[in-house]
Amino acid sequence: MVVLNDIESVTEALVKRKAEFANRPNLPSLDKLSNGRKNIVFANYTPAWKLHRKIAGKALSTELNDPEFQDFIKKDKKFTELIGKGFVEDMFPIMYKIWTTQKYRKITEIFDVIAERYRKKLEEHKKSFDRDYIRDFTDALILARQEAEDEEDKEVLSELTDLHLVNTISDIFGAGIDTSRVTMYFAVHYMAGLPEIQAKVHEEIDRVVGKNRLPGVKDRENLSYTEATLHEVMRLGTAVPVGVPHSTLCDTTVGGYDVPENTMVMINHWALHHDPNYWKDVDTFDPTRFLNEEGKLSMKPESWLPFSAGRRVCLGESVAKPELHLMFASIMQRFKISLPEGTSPEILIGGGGAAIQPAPFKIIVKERK
Ligand code: HEM
Repeated sequence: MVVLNDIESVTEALVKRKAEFANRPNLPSLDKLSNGRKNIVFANYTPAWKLHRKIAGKALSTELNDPEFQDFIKKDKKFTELIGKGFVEDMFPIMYKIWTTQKYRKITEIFDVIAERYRKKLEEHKKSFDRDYIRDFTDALILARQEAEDEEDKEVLSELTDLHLVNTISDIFGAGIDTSRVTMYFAVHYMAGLPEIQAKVHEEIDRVVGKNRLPGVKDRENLSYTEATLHEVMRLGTAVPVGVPHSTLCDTTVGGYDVPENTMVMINHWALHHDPNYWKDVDTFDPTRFLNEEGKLSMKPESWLPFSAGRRVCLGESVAKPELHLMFASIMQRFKISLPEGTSPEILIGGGGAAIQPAPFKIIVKERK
């Protein structure tokens, strides 16, 4: 296995040699939790994956308010927690054909229940589908696939089955939900321990948005300090510390080293965000790192890469950023958060899986008048 710990090697692999590092490793758990690589996150780098990603991206960009979907995604937070801690079965692939651990059985059980529920939902939706009335995320997915029929290679499209669409839901579960949730935990925890920074966020929101309406997506460009604070939360509290494993498609190189085909490659996002060569006073929480002299958001610092890069860059980046901003700005507009007296502001990591989260913490929440 190769672990890339600085932005030079990560850029070389993910940007310069993007296709060569775009595969996923051959692990039994990834096979099982994608019904044989028929999802986006664990699928190999193939034309079918590309099309699946395009269709899901289109469906994600449809504006929706789907309460059933929201209930659905709450069902089991355990899923991502279990997945992130890895499986013994992946170390000894032969073993899982004879005997599996309780943890592996638990996660595959959850996965099967989710997949079956969503398969039924997809069937129902196909029967009542009306392209002029898109009710929810499932309709948006069906529409995106129909639209692809006019534009895409028929042979590739025929590889994209209903099961692929069903697995899009596990992608959203696995990759999209917990990442945003834990980022908000970090944001709340940092604000509780940093009253001066919080006061600046409050001041900006009061000035730009006021108190008589909620912050909207359009306010984001004028809430530079608030956005920079969130960027700093995502730097120090890197929610996905080692990303999703990549694998090499062919013999290649990185940093002057030979890397054979089928080598597992991890991207250490945490190391990039804590690299003292790129970040002054690396452990200090300082949103101004992300601002220019006019106080506006400056170009993204090179070694800030929470959503990764290249062919496998996070599909949800453009959804997650405004969504996190709206949640954070809305909480800050209405509440002042602090720590109970005598509590240390230090943030300890207390579990999580593919996405890490702070250990349970107590805060005091006061409504702002
Ligand atoms: C704070 C929020 C989020 C963070 C920090 C985050 C981070 C990441 C990272 C590091 C990867 C791995 C990229 C790689 O393999 O190099 C990833 C992949 C992915 N993310 Fe996110 N993510 C977030 C939110 C979301 C959301 C909201 C969605 C969907 C609604 C989403 C969907 C995906 C998908 C589908 C992939 C797999 C892409 C592929 O393999 O082609 N993510 N994300």
